[in-house]
Amino acid sequence: MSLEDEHERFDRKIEAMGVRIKDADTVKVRDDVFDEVTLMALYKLVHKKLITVIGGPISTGKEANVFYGERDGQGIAIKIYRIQTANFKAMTEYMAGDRRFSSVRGTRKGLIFAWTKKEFSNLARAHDAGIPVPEPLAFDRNILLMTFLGEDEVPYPQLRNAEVEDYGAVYRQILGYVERLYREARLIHADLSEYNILYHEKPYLIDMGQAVTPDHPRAPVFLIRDIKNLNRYFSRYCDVPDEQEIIRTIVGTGHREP
Ligand SMILES: Nc1ncnc2c1ncn2[C@@H]1O[C@H](COP(=O)(O)OP(=O)(O)OP(=O)(O)O)[C@@H](O)[C@H]1O
Repeated sequence: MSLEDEHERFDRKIEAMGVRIKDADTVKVRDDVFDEVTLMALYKLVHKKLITVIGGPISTGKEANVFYGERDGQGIAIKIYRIQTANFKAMTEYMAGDRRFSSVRGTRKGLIFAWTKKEFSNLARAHDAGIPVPEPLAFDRNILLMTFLGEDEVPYPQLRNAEVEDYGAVYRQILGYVERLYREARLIHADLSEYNILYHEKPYLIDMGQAVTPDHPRAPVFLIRDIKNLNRYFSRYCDVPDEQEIIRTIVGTGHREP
């Protein structure tokens, strides 16, 4: 059976379960992402009624593709990690030092499934700590479902493209998130930048697969890199304190202003 027939068969199966395939133009992306494993995972999520609409692609990245979807009329983001092209080596390093996942070994597929679970767990910890992130809803194999941050199927803009009135206030808000992430969720984002922050009325942190616990051997390096990235971006728009001073405040060895 050709790939196209395979997809058609899959679409029919999915549609028979009551799921609308919204955007026929996604075939190219589908050829790329929807390998057998992904189709099975998607099928399972549809079967469990966790997905009721599969929409078009929002983002086609190196590590993952993100699709718009719906569950009972509510927007969801369907993030599908690529099994073939994901950066296996980098992922292994992030996993090895994180006690929660240090026992994960083996195949590329296994690692990517664990990575998907890791992003789910990181988002859950951040969400439980009250930090604005997408709420994780479910995961299966290499697919993560989370609430959609956007309106009318259009995601909120990344911070770098957003219209921001008061950069100083947004900067402080984000530093507040980083601190809460560290102190309450016990996580360091580890890839924070104007790309992984969406903005609509307030900032939202996204893309947390790589986030690690503070006991990771490289945690201090990741934390300072995150702060440097923020300072590099925001220093164009507002005053930013010295990185070390910020780190001291976050990890709790500094003095706070009253
Ligand atoms: N929950 C969400 N709601 C709305 N849009 C989202 C959501 N999650 C991701 N996106 C969109 O998809 C893009 C890519 O998401 P994310 O950064 O998580 O994936 P990624 O593959 O790691 O990206 P990249 O490889 O470009 O770093 C985001 O910039 C955003 O536009």
